[in-house]
Amino acid sequence: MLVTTTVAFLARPEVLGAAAILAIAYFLLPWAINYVQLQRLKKPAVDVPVLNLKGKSFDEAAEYYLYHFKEILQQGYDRFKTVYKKGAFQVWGIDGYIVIVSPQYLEELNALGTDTLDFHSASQKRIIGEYEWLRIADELEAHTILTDLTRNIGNLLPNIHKEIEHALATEWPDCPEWRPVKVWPSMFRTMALVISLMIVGPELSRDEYWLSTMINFVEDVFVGGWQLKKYSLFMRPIVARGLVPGIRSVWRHQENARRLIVPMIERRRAEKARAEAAGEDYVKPQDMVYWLAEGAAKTNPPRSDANVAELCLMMNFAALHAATVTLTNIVFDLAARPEYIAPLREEYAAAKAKYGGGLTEKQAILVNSLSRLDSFMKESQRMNPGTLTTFSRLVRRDIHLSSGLHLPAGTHILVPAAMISLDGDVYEDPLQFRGFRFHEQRAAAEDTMYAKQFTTTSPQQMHFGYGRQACPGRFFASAVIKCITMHLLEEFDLKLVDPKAGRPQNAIKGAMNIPSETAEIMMVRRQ
Ligand code: HEM
Repeated sequence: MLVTTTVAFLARPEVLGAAAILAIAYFLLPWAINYVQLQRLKKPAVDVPVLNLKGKSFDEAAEYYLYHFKEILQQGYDRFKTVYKKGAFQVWGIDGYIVIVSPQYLEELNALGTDTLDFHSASQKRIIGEYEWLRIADELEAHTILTDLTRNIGNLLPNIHKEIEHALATEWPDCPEWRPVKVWPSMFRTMALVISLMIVGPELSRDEYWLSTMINFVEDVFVGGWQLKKYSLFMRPIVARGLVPGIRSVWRHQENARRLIVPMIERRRAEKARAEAAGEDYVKPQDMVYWLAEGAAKTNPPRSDANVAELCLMMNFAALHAATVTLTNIVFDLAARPEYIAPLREEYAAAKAKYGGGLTEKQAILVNSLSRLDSFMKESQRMNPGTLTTFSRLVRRDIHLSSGLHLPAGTHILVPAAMISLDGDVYEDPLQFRGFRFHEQRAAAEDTMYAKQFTTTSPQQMHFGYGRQACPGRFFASAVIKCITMHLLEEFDLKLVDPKAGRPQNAIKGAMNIPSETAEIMMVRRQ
């Protein structure tokens, strides 16, 4: 009886009609909304030439951007000096225009507040899509790196040296004879151990569960971002709520980090309270967990311990990949130019003799004195930066630049850092690798001492970004890369597998310029 009544009800023309309308709305509405959103995105908001759309569909242009961004950037950069009087051009990226601006604007742009030009929203949009499934950049994190970490580099170095020695013994193949060795995996593990030590300190740093959480988090943030961007604009806010596997993995890593780090913070807090009550000195831990927890207590409102644990993961996200890329490039360049190895060893030996060597508080001075190595690192980064563009910023409020260029709110801008580094007006013989060029410039003129360091940023040296959001971790990265490189050169001789084939080539995808993860060089342990 009930079945018959239901069937009769469903068969009524008005019910059938309503069902048809609902079905159409269900399938058609998302498509229509997505279509309208896409059409809006496809209309360029900035009046400067688009370099990758001529004769191509938007999908083809996105593909071209992914695999030919370097050529596009070079073409546009060359025209800054002649044709593009407004000092800007744009490309159609994965899902929107990106405006590439000339470095001539850097001072003007840097004077703007973060409410007008926003680094954090740009990172959020570029890496993970616009939706808040993860907070990708954070002021407390950047501030703690720039202040506490940078101030304490000298104190951390003795333990960092020990960690590198441990990594060299356990993560690097034993090669009593010359043999081919894959560089990336050993570099990655060595860097991961050192960064883990800096973040969580010795009590947790070698814990494999924590290490895999920390390492997989980095990978899964990118995976989550890519998976999300495969959905239509309409669906993204919905699936970003955990319907994408990569996003769920990221949340799982965060949960693991909270489980490991929150009890650590609570234990330390109890130990500190006990020591203070007993009138004893509390020995402050020297790691990010401690510094971040101290900083978090002072914010208004105070941040939770859970948030500190999440920031520890984010810190690793900013640090591990960029530092491993830079280090691997340096090792490839050393293998390709073994003539630099003896002068670098000589410099290290002299510095050790002068500053005492060993595990002393003079470690920071020793590391800072390695001017030849600093120069080699900077030259390696100049020729092969990890990203072709930096100064990624989202315009929050309309900007009118002095040249007349109008950047409306919503514009995503970048600066072509790699092209500046290959500009003959900026660098002499820009296509020549001259490992000691910056060392020679520093030696020749006192006033360029600090202007030519690996960590220096300026409109001519953009690989750590520029201005108020320039990389806060660059001083730490510089010290660690120097230590690892010197340990490596003390322990091994290096050369290319096939000198005729040259240095292993990097792979470029979009703005990323990444050294090969499988390339080998020849290595032998020194007697
Ligand atoms: C050689 C290795 C590294 C390179 C090439 C590098 C490069 C960069 C670049 C290009 C930026 C954007 C700056 C801008 O747009 O103005 C940046 C930001 C950042 N970097 Fe690095 N970085 C490196 C290592 C590190 C390390 C070791 C840490 C942590 C200890 C770190 C933490 C950060 C953070 C937190 C930000 C965001 C800054 C903010 O929120 O204001 N980086 N980095």
